[in-house]
Amino acid sequence: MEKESSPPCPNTVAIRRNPHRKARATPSSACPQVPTTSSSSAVVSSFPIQEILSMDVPILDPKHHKPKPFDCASENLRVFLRIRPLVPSKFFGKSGGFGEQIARSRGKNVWPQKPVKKNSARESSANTKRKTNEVCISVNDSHSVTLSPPLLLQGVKRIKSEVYGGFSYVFASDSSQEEVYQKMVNPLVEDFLKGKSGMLAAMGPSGSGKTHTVFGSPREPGMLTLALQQIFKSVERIASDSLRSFCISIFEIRSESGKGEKLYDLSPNGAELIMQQSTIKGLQEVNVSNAGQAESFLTQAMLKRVTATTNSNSQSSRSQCIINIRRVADNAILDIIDLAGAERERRTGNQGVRLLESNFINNTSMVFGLCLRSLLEHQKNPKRPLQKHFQNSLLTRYLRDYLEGKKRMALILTVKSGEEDYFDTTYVLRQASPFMKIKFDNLEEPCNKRHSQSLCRAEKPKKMKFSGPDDSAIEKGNTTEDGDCFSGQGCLKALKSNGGEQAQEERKHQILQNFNKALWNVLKQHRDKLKEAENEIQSLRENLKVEKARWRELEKELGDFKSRCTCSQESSVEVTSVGTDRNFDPQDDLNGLESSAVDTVQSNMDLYSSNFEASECKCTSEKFDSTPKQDQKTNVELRSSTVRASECNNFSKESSRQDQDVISPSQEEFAPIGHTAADALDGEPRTEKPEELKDQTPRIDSLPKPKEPKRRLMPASNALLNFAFLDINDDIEKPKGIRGGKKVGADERKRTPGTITLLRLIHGN
Ligand SMILES: Nc1ncnc2c1ncn2[C@@H]1O[C@H](COP(=O)(O)OP(=O)(O)OP(=O)(O)O)[C@@H](O)[C@H]1O
Repeated sequence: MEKESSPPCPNTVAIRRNPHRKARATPSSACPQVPTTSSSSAVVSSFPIQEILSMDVPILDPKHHKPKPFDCASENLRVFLRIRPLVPSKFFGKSGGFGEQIARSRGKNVWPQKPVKKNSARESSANTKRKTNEVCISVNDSHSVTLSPPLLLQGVKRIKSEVYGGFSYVFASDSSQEEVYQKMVNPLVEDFLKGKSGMLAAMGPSGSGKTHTVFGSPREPGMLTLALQQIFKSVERIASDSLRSFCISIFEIRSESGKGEKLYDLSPNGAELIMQQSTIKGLQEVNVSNAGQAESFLTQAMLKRVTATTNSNSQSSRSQCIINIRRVADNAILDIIDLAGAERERRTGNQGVRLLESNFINNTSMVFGLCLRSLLEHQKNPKRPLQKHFQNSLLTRYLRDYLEGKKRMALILTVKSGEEDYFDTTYVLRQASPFMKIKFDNLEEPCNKRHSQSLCRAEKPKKMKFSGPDDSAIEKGNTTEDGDCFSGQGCLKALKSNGGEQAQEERKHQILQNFNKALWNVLKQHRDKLKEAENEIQSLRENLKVEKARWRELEKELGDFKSRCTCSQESSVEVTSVGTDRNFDPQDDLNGLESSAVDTVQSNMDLYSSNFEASECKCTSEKFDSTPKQDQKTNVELRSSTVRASECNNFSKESSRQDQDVISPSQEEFAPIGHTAADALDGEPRTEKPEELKDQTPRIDSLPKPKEPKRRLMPASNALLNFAFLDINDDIEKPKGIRGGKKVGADERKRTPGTITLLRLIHGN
């Protein structure tokens, strides 16, 4: 039986003490999970505000709400890894050695057609510092590598080997440029020729082979050369001139002496550029119609690029270099970027200006990484806003569309394999390997020929980067060779209309998002108010309970009070409780305290007549031990206190005043009413008063004399609380206003001729 009832156990249980952030369940944006309560489903609970507020609001994405124009699947960011060959020191300095061949064949600042002399001495000395030929990275398969720390670190710091996988492809140190091109750049170029924009960025530590990969050498042409060759080869057979027409531009972002970033056009006549938002102003494009023209232009441009010698690289790039190839017909763009390599100060030994450059380079790399990380986190959890890190550097501002996942890009990580490069390599792999989970939605762009006429649409923002937000601002002078770049007037018109639609869509999307946010905030505010109100209700309920308990106590006390207070035949003292008469309910009091206060005052004041027959008035010896002060709600009505008039002759005005003070409801301490009244009549305390009462009863002569009795119209609440218990009526002296229209019975008038009222006592006249 037990086996049947127990839940099935999984074979293995993985327990993570500190679950990784990734381990958190991704909130479902489709349908929020409302906890099901099977047992309590019959009970109708209160409005489920908590559940509603804990729901995930799906962020409206216009892409998902408008009909998909193209049947495009989103693709992941492709991250490639290339390992630079470990050049043994013995080859350096030797004629014909491999390292020397590379050094001689490639000049950093020069397009491969014009190699420059290498500072082989420096390179040689730098590389001869290598003590071992051990490598820190080994290729497991075409998608993963193992990074092993140097033996020294393994022993001392107990650092273990790590496996990094998931790369689109891993290029081993012996891989050729052609191989890299075919696997990595060829798909991008093919897409570009179909009208899709794309970007390839090379990133990695200084000296790891980024520039070599992008620009290559005459013997080993890089990705850019190979791409241009493929592009022009593929359009050779196309008859249309516009389809064979491409524009190229090249610029760099650098920081001179660490004084902020600057943009420079590297084209022969280029100058400093300005960036407004994500748009570069004044960049010159060169219209090229064959690969030769393009290479010639780029060779000249590379001569202008800034390089310097560092410990890591004899010809280290000190700037971010961006090459932009644009197809005139459809405005598709292919960006190829050679980033400056991240540098560790200890490794490069940079000082002064070089160090400031290092800071700029590292900062740009960091911002670039932050943008991609933010994009990744945003894609994982759409509730997280996409941080605007791109604003922090010119490079990322320019690449905004890519870094926000709107256009596809590929990354090639270049690493060095020497054991002394372990930390640099680890840093790059740790930083960049998560980026391969980034997705790009290609919905902005056409995916097949059927929609090739709409190619311009996605390129509007990119085009603006060169020519400003307004198409009318396109300067023909920006095209150096001829005006063919912008000869497609129909294309421009299409751009305008399509761009307008896109802008409208984006605006709608923004409005909806803002509306969602506002609605959400309002709901939250309501929830808070609801909570406050609930708390208030709770406290009121508690108060009510307390009041009820108190009321019962007081009722009980009143009962005691009644039972102990008796009068002789002549003097009858009726003690009633107003609360008892009207069946006092604290709940009612809470509800209608104000209105009942007025009624009570009136009724009490109507009963405020007392007839004293002094001769026959005899108070019992029972003491009044109740403390009126304790009960502000107990209104004691002395309906008829008859005192014989003959025995009241000596009742002077003065004593009345004193008595008023004694029995005044405003007094803090109250003497027993009947007792005090009798004392007042006699002028001194009665002998039959019990002993214990003597101490408690305030003596008239000991009380402070009132300076001048004041007539005050007391607030209704005070009257309710304080006067009500003195319900001794006086037909003669009762003020009209206080009587409130309540008639005193004729028989009562008869029984109380010539009475002295307590009202007179109280008011002193
Ligand atoms: N795959 C490779 N095969 C042969 N030589 C290479 C390879 N990668 C790089 N090198 C050589 O290594 C040296 C440094 O390469 P490169 O200048 O491309 O590094 P980098 O990453 O651009 O450095 P920096 O960021 O400092 O500019 C160069 O002499 C280059 O020829």
